[in-house]
Amino acid sequence: MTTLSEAYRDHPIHLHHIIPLDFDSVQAVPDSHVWPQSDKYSPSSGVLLPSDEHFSIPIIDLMDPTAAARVRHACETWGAFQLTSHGVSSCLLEDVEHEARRLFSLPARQKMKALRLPSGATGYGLARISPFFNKFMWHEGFTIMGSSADHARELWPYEYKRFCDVMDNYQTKMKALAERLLLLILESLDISKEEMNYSSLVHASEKGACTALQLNNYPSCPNPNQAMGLAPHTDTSLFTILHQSDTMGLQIFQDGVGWVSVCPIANALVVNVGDLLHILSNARFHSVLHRAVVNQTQHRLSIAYFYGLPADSQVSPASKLVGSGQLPIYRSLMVKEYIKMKAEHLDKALSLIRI
Ligand SMILES: C=C1C[C@]23C[C@H]1CC[C@H]2[C@@]12CCC[C@@](C)(C(=O)O1)[C@H]2[C@@H]3C(=O)O
Ligand SMILES: O=C(O)CCC(=O)C(=O)O
Ligand SMILES: [Fe+2]
Repeated sequence: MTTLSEAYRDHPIHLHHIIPLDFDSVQAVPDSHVWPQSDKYSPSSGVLLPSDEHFSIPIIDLMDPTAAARVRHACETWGAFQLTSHGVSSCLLEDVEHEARRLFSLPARQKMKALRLPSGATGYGLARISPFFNKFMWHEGFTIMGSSADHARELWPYEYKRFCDVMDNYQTKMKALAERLLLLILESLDISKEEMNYSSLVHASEKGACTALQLNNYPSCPNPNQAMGLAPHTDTSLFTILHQSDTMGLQIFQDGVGWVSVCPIANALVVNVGDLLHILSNARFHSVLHRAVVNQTQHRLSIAYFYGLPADSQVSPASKLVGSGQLPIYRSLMVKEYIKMKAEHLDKALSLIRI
């Protein structure tokens, strides 16, 4: 069985695209980190603050009996929503944020001990998408797949346990929430459990869903208009569950509207549709283009849980959604094949598998 780290290991990236800047030591944004101001992707272009509910992603209460219909509407129109009453305790959210903060506040030379290897998938470093952009991001990350013990030991040889326990507990709770959400999402697509010809999907996801946890840190920046926290991208997951600290920064792109900020709501989790769900839903749900911008005074943290399918499983538009006049718009492929296409072509990957 191919693990997620193996699937990523097959696509090495250069070391200079992994090593983050020592953000503590800079007074101004170096040229290597200054993003063009002119194009639509510039950090300051056309951002809408969600002062009006038409310009903010829906808030969905997981206990609401009409949650499935709300999920469908949110995923069709926005590709994202904020989830409340999700049952993950605020203590755990605080703990995971605290541990992430503790990690990123280590001195740069200490963090370098857990640097991701060029052919690796886990550990400290820049975002995987870095090689696709000619400027660097104002960001450092730490990727966990399964146990974080090996890297945590590199960072804290004598007291790595607290970090590992919190990360393990968080991943366990996220997995349970993701499994609930998956059923809700399938229900929202009118697919009953029995009807799933790809019941292999639920089966596979129960046995060996491919998941990853990404801690993101965006240090405060001397000139936030010039810098980019995390460049525009879609996630490769089925969906991603994101906990953001209380600082603004996440923005999602809405056609015809522009970049819309996702305001932090205490204890709510942001759920966004990833590419695999986009394929599975035959593009009824949209994997949402999103990015993170930075802040002059506060540094910002986020913790993303990617919930995907096993690398060796097959993904295709659900048969319930195709037929009767609806043609599949994507071909069927192995998840690891899609990961490879994403690693090589980034945002072009989806169009490459269109029928
Ligand atoms: C399981 C995943 C999902 C990854 C790759 C791998 C581990 C790290 C994830 C991220 C986290 C930061 C944004 C992103 C775009 C990136 O550069 O690395 C994500 C990517 C994806 O969604 O493709
Ligand atoms: O920091 C954020 O709000 C976004 C993080 C993100 O998009 C990711 O980790 O994939
Ligand atoms: Fe993302």
